[in-house]
Amino acid sequence: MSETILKVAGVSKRFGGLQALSDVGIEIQRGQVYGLIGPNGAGKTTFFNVLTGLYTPDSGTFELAGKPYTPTAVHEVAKAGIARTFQNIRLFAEMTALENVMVGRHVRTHSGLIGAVLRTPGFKAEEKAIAERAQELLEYVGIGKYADYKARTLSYGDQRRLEIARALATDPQLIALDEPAAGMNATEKVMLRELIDRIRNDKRTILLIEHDVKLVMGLCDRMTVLDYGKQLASGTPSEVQKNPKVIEAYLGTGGH
Ligand SMILES: Nc1ncnc2c1ncn2[C@@H]1O[C@H](COP(=O)(O)OP(=O)(O)OP(=O)(O)O)[C@@H](O)[C@H]1O
Repeated sequence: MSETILKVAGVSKRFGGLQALSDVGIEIQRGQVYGLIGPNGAGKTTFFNVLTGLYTPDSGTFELAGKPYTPTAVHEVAKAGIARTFQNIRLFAEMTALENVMVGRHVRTHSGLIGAVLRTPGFKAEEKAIAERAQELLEYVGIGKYADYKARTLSYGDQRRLEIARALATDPQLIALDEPAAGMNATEKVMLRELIDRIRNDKRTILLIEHDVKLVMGLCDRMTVLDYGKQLASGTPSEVQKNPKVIEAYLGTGGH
């Protein structure tokens, strides 16, 4: 039986005279890979920013795993169960790969600041468990051998996978990936596809912004097409591909 993980309705966002999002709604079931596509400036990143508390929407309702949810501060969003990556990679460049993932995991820890300062036994045990889990996640995304490398020394594709490991470390209900294939070469894209498939097989749910139409069409269970902030179409990739409005506005013009 399907279970709705994310239900968003009526999201609008205006910047001055520009209507960046106009009454957008999506519904994502557990275990789906859901694509968000559209030409440059369509409102995809704005939607992600609203969903993850970076922008306050002018209107809209949100439910996460059946509970009403208000995207406020970014940290609260992570706690509620949404993790994301960014179009421009945002890692701690001078920290190791392992440390970057450990930072993500701290969203779910309990010892707090006092425990950290006093280095209580509880804190030390928790740190060890966090490091072990972080190493597992690095292995999971395929970069376990780089655990001790500084993030900035990793290849572009590996940095993107590290961002995904860090997002997974928060144990999210939903993981939102903003153009994960951007700048990747063909081999890296194949590995990314395998990784996204693996995440889906593990019953995680993914919302994906992607410009690589071939990748999106091959990977997504359902998708929404935005154009000038409006929702042109939603459905399976084959439904969307056949939609005349989509062909005219996006795919038919060669897309990206
Ligand atoms: N903080 C902001 N202030 C003003 N305008 C903004 C802001 N953020 C986005 N916009 C505008 O909103 C519109 C939608 O932008 P958005 O970045 O969401 O599009 P996108 O679909 O993600 O595009 P891209 O594919 O280029 O990333 C654009 O016209 C953009 O200039």
